[in-house]
This record gives sequence, structure tokens and C-alpha cells, in this order.
Amino acid sequence: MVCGICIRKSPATPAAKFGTRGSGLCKKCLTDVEISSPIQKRTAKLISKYEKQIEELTSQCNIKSDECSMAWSLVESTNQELDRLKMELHQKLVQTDNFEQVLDTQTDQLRKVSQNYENDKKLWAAAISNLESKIKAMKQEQALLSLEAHDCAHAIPDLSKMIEAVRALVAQCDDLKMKYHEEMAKRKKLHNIVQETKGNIRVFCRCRPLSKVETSSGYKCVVDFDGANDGDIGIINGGTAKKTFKFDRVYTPKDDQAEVYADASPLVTSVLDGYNVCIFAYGQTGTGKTFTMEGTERNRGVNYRTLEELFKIAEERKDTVTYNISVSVLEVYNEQIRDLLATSPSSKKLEIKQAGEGSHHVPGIVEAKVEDINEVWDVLQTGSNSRAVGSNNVNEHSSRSHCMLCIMVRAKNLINGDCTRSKLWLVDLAGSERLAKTDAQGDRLKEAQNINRSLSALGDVISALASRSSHIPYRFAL
Ligand SMILES: Nc1ncnc2c1ncn2[C@@H]1O[C@H](COP(=O)(O)OP(=O)(O)OP(=O)(O)O)[C@@H](O)[C@H]1O
Repeated sequence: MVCGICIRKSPATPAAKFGTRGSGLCKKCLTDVEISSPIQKRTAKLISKYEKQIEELTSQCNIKSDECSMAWSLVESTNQELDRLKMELHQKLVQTDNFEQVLDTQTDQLRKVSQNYENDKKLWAAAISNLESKIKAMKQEQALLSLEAHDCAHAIPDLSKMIEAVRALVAQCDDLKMKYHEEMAKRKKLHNIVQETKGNIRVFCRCRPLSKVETSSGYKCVVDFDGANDGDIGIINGGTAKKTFKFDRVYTPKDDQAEVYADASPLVTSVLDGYNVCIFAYGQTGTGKTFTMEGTERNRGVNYRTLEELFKIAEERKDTVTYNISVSVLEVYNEQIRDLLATSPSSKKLEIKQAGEGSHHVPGIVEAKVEDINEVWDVLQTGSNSRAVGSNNVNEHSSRSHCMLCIMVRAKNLINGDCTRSKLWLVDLAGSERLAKTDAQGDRLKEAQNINRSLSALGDVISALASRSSHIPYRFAL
């Protein structure tokens, strides 16, 4: 800070004025006192001296006053300059503050950037070290590969020999494959020729053992199995001569389900080869048709074993043939066909239509696609349940209805593209006993007549087929 100093001219004080006549004004009492002449002279001298001094002082004072004035204006201009500088300083301070803020922000940013940089640096350092170790490993691998390549280069002549050998093997394999397929085709043909030679129609006879009830009631077996191995059975009927019947094969009561199935088994191969096959059980009520075809859970019959074999062979052939298998189950009762797989009863009457020579189908019947034996068994259970629902007494009903299981096989040979369609019918016919013996009336009579008609028509068809007749009377059945 610069302070201002004000210097002014002092007002004229009443100084003692001395008269010319030797008197003067006393300063203390301001009275005019008489002054003697030497004093007067000395006083005048002093006065003159003082006056000179006063003049000098006054001029000095004026000079000082001018100097002061100049100094003052200097001070003022200095103050103004100072104010300006202050302002400037203030602005600079504000600017500095702003700069500081900007600096702080930039410092923060810089710190963050620097932190990120540090982090990135660490990451990159880790990545680089990782890459370095990978490069090292790769270099080692490359060195090993170089060695191997080096070895391989030596082995190239051997390799060429091996390639030649492999080519020869592949050619041999192709040749063997071709031969295999030729042999397979021959086998298929021969297999089916064998089946035909055995007879397109084969009749097997199975005699069940006497049941406990029959034994305890005193019944005795009247069948003579002496010629069973040659397909002969004799019926001993009281005193009359033994009647002998010839079959393709006879199963005695000792023969179990597996033995019975053994003869049906080759027919499964025929079905998968594209041939139609029908296996049916015919006989009086209670003779064991259902036991032979269906069997029990512990003692499976022809149906289950056939299907099991069918899927087994299909699986074995899966590399060369794809099979598409579906199943239909129907019941024929009183000349009416009932679809046992239909979920809702249909008002439409199902009919058998001839699709080609010896080939028939039932339009509208459910064909359930099956992938394995378990699925087939589920389908069969559905059919069986449906049969039970259709009757109050399923056993009583079943012996008077024909139950037909149809397995449709569509095959595609993956090697030559050949496609075949074939059907396997497994039929449990109605009991034939009532044909001759029943004296039933009403509904039972109608049932008996229908069974009679259908079994007789079946007999006609079979004998026409057996005699290779030009006309097969399929249309009389149903
Ligand atoms: N080979 C056999 N060994 C043991 N038991 C058998 C044999 N065959 C049939 N049975 C038994 O005899 C009884 C009658 O058999 P099944 O019901 O199969 O006769 P069916 O001919 O089908 O009769 P239906 O014509 O009434 O349907 C059943 O209890 C069955 O278990």
C-alpha cells in the first residue's frame, strides 16, 4: 500500500511585529513593549535573518510542495497502476484457478490414463509372456515336427509302397464287397428257394399236454406220437383203428415254445428279404392257439419271438438296408373287421381290398410305426386291451373272433437302391370246435355260422394255393 501525505502552506500566524520606533508586540501578552535601540538593531537583524530564512524555507517549502504534488500525482498514477495491476492480478488469479481446475481434471484424466496404461501394460505383459511360452512350445513342436518330417522324408518310399498296398486292399475290399453282395443275393434267393421247397404252405401240428383238470377228471391222451419225428400222429379212438395224419412237423406236448418257434424263424428272414409270410394258428377251442401265438410273459409265443428276430436281423443289416416297420392289429368277429388300434370307434365299415395278386390291404386301418420290440409290445397291449373293451368276457369272445396282427416291412437296400414291401401276418383264428358240435341258437348260432363260413373259405383258399390253382377264392372270405 502507498499512503498519501498532504503538505499544505500554514496560515500566517500572528508573529511579533516590531515597530520601527523601538517598540514591539510581546508574544506572550501581546502588549506593545518598549525596546531599546541595540536590541532593536539586533532584533531587526535577526528578523531580517529570519525573514530570509523564512523566505528560503518558503521557497524550499514550495519546492517541497511541488515535489509533494508531483509525488502525489505519482502516487495516484502508481495507485491507478496498482489498481490495474490488482485487476490484472485478479484476472490472472481467476485464470490461474481455472487453469488449476483444468489442470486437476487433466491430472485426473492423466492418472486414469496412466492407471489404464499400467493395467494394460500388465495385461499385455501377461499376454506377451503367454505368447512367448506358446511360441516356445510351438518352436519345440516345430523342432519335433521337423525331426518327424525328416524321418517321414526318409519313410516316403515306404509310404508310397504302403499307399499302393492300401489301394490294392481297397480294391480287394471293393471286390469282396461286390462278391459279398452277389453272395447275399444268392443266399437270399437260395434261402427263399429252400423255404419254397419246404412248401409254400406248411402245416405243423402241436399237441398240448393235458391240463391238471383234464388229468384229474380222468382224461387220457389219445394221440400216438411214435411217428412224430416223421410228421405223423396217430389218433387212437376207442376200439377203432388208429387214424394217422401227416404234417410237415409234429410238436409233442414236451416241445416248448422255442422249439415251435425254430421252424417259424427262417420265415422272418424271408419277410425282411421282401416276401409275404402268414403264420396262423387253427384248432378247436382250448387246444393252445393263443398259447402258441401269444404265449405268456415268461413263455413268449410265436408273435413276440418273430418280432424280436425281425428287429434283431434288421439291426444286423442296418449298414446295408434300412427298414421301416409298422404294425396293424385287427379283429374279425361276425364277418366284421374291427381296428384294435383305432383310438375312437369309426362308423365306417372296414373292408379288405385286393391290391394285387395275393396282396391285400384294409384301407383306413391304423398303421403304427414301430422302432423296436418294446414299442411293438406296447402296440400289441393296446390291441389286446381294445379287444377286452369290446367284450364283457374277453376269453369267451376271443375264441369266437379271429385276431390278426400285420407287420408291414418297407426295406431300402443302401447299396443298390432296391426297395421292397412285404407283410407278415400273425393270426390267432377263432376256435373251430363249434363248427360241428354246437347246437347253439340266436347270437351263438350266428357266430358259429360266421366262424364256419370264414374257416371254410380259408380252407378253400389254402387248398387252391396248395394245388397252385389259377383261381384263388379270396373273395369268399369276408
Ligand atoms: N403247449 C402248452 N403247454 C402248456 N399249456 C398249454 C399249452 N397249450 C395250451 N396250454 C394251456 O391250455 C389252455 C388253453 O390254451 P389257449 O387259450 O391257448 O387255447 P385256444 O386254442 O387259444 O383257445 P380259444 O380258441 O378259446 O382261444 C391255456 O390255459 C394254456 O395255458
